Amino acid sequence: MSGDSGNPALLSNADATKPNKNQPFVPRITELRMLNLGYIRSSACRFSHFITSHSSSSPSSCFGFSPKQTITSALRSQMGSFSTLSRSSSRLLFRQLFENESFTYTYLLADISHPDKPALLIDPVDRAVDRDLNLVRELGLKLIYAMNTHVHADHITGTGLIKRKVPGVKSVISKASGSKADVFVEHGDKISFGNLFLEVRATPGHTVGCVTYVTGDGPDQPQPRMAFTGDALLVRGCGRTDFQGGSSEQLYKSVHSHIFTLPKETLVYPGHDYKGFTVTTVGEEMLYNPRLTKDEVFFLEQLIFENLNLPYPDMIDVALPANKVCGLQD
Ligand SMILES: N[C@@H](CCC(=O)N[C@@H](CSS)C(=O)NCC(=O)O)C(=O)O
Repeated sequence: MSGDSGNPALLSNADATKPNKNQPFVPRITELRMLNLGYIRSSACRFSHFITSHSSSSPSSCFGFSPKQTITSALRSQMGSFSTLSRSSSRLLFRQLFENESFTYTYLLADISHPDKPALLIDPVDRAVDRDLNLVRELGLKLIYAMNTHVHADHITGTGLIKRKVPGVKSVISKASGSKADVFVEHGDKISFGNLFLEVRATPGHTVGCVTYVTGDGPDQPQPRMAFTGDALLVRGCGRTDFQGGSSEQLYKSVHSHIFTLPKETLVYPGHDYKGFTVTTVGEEMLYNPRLTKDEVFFLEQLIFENLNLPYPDMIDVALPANKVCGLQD
């Protein structure tokens, strides 16, 4: 990591602080998953093949559980190691936010057991910055990082606006992206917020500088791990590779070596979804991703984006130059 060697939040691993009894109530990831039951119900039905093949009970409905069981415990037992119902560190506050013009997900993470409640945003969108910052304010968080997984071609990043509106926030992007930011990260770096951290994994292919941010590996870190994959890996898809120095070969290799090597129960949070999905797991994508389950030769010969002639994103000519300078142009 370069560009911010003096910031104590980076690479720090201070002692854990005890949760404060006086803290305002904020739902933990487990509770958020339950609030998200609509998604779970519909995806459980959609992936009935997946559920039945991992179920030991005889299904009485598309869920296959007795009415006496709670939905949560039934889904947990049926989905086994690929469950998206997570136990999680009680210190993590997590929100998935959606921007509905570019179908972009922004993620808010904070360590709420730390006295400062340090927080970060991954892939904020300029149009939604006020919404995101209001939420940060309402929850009493201290935003320290505004991060990008890559240089976006379909929307303008919110990182520049956030820096203007909240002094002290540092923008983060990969060194390989060739963009402007306060902090440049590389494969293997760690970004700390309180006593939690994200690990940086290089996942180029959609763009040369794409990275995936993965929650830390350790006893005090959320379990299962969570991977914020940007456009490298989408739910049942992957980012296109036909511009911005993209490469199908690189994408295939980097997803296989730096995402599919994570534990199968790792939750995968994509940068976009165009079909209404919100989350998946490494195990699920290794089994069912129609692009990345094919062998490399097939992927390159049949599925290569260069042959698909997809229209370029509508905002590409505005977004690329703006995003090279953190979303702000003179
Ligand atoms: N129509 C949208 C752009 C849609 C698009 O190309 N999405 C990208 C990610 S944003 S650069 C992508 O990789 N999609 C994968 C796929 O399989 O379609 C617009 O005009 O903004």
